[in-house]
Amino acid sequence: MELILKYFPNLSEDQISKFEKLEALYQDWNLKINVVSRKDIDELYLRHVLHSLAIAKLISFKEGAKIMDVGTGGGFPGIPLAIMFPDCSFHLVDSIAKKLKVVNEVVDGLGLTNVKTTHSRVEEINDTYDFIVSRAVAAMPTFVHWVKGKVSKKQNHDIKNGILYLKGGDLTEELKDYTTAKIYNLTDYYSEDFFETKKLVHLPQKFKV
Ligand SMILES: C[S@@+](CC[C@H](N)C(=O)[O-])C[C@H]1O[C@@H](n2cnc3c(N)ncnc32)[C@H](O)[C@@H]1O
Repeated sequence: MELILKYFPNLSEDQISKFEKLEALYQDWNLKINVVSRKDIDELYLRHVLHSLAIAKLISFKEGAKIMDVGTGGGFPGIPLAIMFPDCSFHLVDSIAKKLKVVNEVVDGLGLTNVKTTHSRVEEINDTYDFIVSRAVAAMPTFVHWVKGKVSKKQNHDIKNGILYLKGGDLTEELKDYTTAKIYNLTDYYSEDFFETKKLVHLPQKFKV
C-alpha cells in the first residue's frame, strides 16, 4: 500500500481503505477461483494495482466519464481505476464468466458503486464510452476492430477520446499502421524495475470532420 501512496499521495481515506482491502479480497477469492498467478498475488500492488494506475498518471478522468475495460480478467485495470475515479462509471467486460465472479465479489467486498460487469465478448457490446481501457488482451489491430464504433464523439478531456492500452515490449511493428498512436513509457511515471519495458498506448479515435 505504501507503494500506491508513494505515487498517489492525495488519496482520500475511503480510497486508501478500498485499496487496502484489495489484498485480502484477492487472496481469498484467488484461492477459490484462480484468476491471478501466485507470484502476481504476492506482488498485487506492484504488478496489478500500480500498473493499472499508470492510466491515472496520464489522464484524470472527469466527473461523469464513461469507461469500458475490455477483457478485464480479475478486474485490471478497471477496479483500481474505479477506486481512483469514484465519480466515473466503469463497465468491466470479459468473455469468461468465472473471472467476472471474482470481479463481482471484489466489487461487492469494496462497496464500489461505479462498476458494472458484463459477461460477453466485447464485440457484442453496443454502447459508447469516452475511453476504452485494457491490458494484455489482443494485438492492437484485432483490438481496434473489436471496439470500432464504441468510442463516444463528445470530447470532454485534455486528451482525445479513444483507447488507452497497457502493453509491454517493442510495439513498433504492432503499431506501425497507427500513426496517431502515442506511446508513453511507464518508467516516466514509476522507478520500479518491473515497469522497465512497460508502456501505455493512447490511440485517439479518428473522427470525420
Ligand atoms: C491475459 S487476460 C488479461 C486480464 C486483465 N486485463 C489483466 O491484465 O490482468 C485476457 C482476458 O481477455 C479476455 N478476452 C479475450 N478476448 C475477449 C473478447 N473478445 N471480449 C471480452 N473479453 C475477452 C479473456 O477472457 C481474459 O480474461
